[in-house]
Amino acid sequence: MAAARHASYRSHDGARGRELDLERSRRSKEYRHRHPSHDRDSDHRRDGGRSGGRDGGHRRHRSPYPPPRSWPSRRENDREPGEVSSGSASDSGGRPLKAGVPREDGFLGVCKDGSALPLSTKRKHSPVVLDAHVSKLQAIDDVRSGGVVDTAAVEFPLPSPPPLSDDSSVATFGGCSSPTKHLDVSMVLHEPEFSHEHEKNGVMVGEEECPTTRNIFTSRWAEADDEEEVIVPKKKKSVSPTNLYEHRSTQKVTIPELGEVLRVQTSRESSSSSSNSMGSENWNIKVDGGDCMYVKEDVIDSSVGYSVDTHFGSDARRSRTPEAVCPPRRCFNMLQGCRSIDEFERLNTINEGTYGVVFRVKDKKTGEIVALKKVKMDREREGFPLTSLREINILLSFDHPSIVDVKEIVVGGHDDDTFMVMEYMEHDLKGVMETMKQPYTQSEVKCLMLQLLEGVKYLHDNWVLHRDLKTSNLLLNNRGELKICDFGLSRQYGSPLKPYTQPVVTLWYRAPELLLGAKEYSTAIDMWSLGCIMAELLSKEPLFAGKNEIDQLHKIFRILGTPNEERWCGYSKLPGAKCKFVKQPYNRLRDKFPAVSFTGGLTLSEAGFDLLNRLLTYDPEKRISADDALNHEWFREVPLPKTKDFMPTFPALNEQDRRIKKYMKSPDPLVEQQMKEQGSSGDRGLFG
Ligand SMILES: Nc1ncnc2c1ncn2[C@@H]1O[C@H](COP(=O)(O)OP(=O)(O)OP(=O)(O)O)[C@@H](O)[C@H]1O
Repeated sequence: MAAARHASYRSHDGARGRELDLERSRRSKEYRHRHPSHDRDSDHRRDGGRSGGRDGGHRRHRSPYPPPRSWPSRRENDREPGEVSSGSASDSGGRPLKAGVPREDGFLGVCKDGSALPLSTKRKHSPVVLDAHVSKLQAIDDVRSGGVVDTAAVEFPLPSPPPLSDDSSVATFGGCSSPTKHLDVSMVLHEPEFSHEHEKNGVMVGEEECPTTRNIFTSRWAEADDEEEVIVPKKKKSVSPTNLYEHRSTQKVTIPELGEVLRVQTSRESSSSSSNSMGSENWNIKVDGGDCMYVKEDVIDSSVGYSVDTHFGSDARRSRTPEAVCPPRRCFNMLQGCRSIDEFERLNTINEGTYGVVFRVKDKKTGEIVALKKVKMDREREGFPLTSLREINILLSFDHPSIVDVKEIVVGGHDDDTFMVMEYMEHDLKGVMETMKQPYTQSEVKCLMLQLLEGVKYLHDNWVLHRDLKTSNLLLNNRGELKICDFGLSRQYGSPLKPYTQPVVTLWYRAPELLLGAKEYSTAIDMWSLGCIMAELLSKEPLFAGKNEIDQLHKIFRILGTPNEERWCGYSKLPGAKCKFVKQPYNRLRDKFPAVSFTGGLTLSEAGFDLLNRLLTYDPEKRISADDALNHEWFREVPLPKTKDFMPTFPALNEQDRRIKKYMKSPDPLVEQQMKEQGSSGDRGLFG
């Protein structure tokens, strides 16, 4: 029975897996054909480095297109009893190393306007919304100002190769007979220390002169100096074959950092600003906090058609770059699709997070129940919050069963707010675990972990770090499906990340390298969070529930032991390592998750414990990757992962106002009263 269920689980996911595998193998073949040397590298990785080579040890190389999932034999365990895993020598799908910028051009998979794109056009992450008349921001602006709504499609293109010549900016909008304008985006990035900014011609500039205006594809991250900041700098640069063309072109794309604000100067504004150095045809988007993006319009001929092959995918360009892989682009008919909030009926407030309130609503037209997340605007600052823009951008371009689907953006409400329309999920994992009497069984945990790992692998394969994985950001429905949400802190990581200045990742799920002040970090921070989540799923209790950063470290060290240079290469160089921590024995995780229990309590098999240990490995370089975790033996041993259909169901938590429920439980009657007021009469308007 269990085997049958497992088979069913596999087959349930099989179609999706086969689809991805097909796509990978197609790309891989294309790439191998062009890059036989890479092929040799891949072979080397596949054989676990047995054929020699200096990376046969613990360091991993990322294979941009990992081989289809197989169930490898268990790796050699050369650890002392209970010792944290050193990772795999044969990791074929290790994390990206010092990475080139992940970029592809072309469309992102699925057309939201309903038109299906070929399989091969499945998504990649797009950095910024670019087109002028087809801009989402313009769309929002148009709707707000009651302006005319065009029917042009808005696309969320992948970062793409630069124009080869001036005329290569000619794009094709199938079906559009009138010329349209195309935005070229330039980006000027200020260093964070330029704190005393002043506004000049609508653009924020630092005390020092603005660096040379660069095309967005040649941002400062393309500079050699900045390459030093690339995460995991010791490793060989790894470039996805689909990004190879862009990589060669050295043009890079970034999404501005957390907390930065985009200010969009519309063409209306800019035309009245004669002093604008870029002329009246330009928009500029100011990125507060140091970064400026200039969005420049170039007139393009769009006489060829509508929607599909716009922008970077012009025939002209492609004909001159035959070797470039034509990556997918997901397109949206945003201007047509940017509806008003009035088209939805509010059912209840689901929850309020740091960055926005989430409502359960009904689409009046279709009757569909969806979730609306209101984008929290910082009224103190001008412009559209970058965190929200990044979240919208990433979610709109992503298409994966383990990632919550954002259907469209709508506007309206009390303050002309912006909302993300998402598929509605009945619960989040945190809420579910609070109501459960018993923790999930091992087979249920496996089912959830597999889905979670698939989602995280998808993010990492597409060069995105989530940076805030926790149980409240994992949505569940009553079909046993798990989906990752809340991409407010996520960002691309192929480009070097700015040094870590502000806390990312909620404390309890934050990796030790972040707690100890590491300036460079990578996908491993998400994997640590996954370790904490796995432990929490098994025990129904957060593993490390620290009160502050120091307490968090103490709690980690108490269970995993105090790290040292031997276990964590580079530990002593971390700023936080200078603190004298009490020496704790190494490691007591097994006490929490014993192999046998005589009292009927929680148990975890050897393989399960091995995976947990590998996720909670101190050294980020040795921490297991999502790809390898998916192939871990634990998922193959009995009890096999439960099929989604057999997962337990719960009354829909999100049909209640979770805020009120939470506050009702508050031990402080004053807080309780305040919260109740906010929860009912405190709301301004229907979606206030
Ligand atoms: N699509 C959805 N369907 C149902 N509920 C959702 C959905 N998206 C979010 N929620 C609920 O709203 C809560 C807050 O959402 P989200 O995490 O996206 O907001 P946030 O403001 O970014 O929160 P945080 O404080 O965690 O940063 C989630 O924990 C979940 O309970």
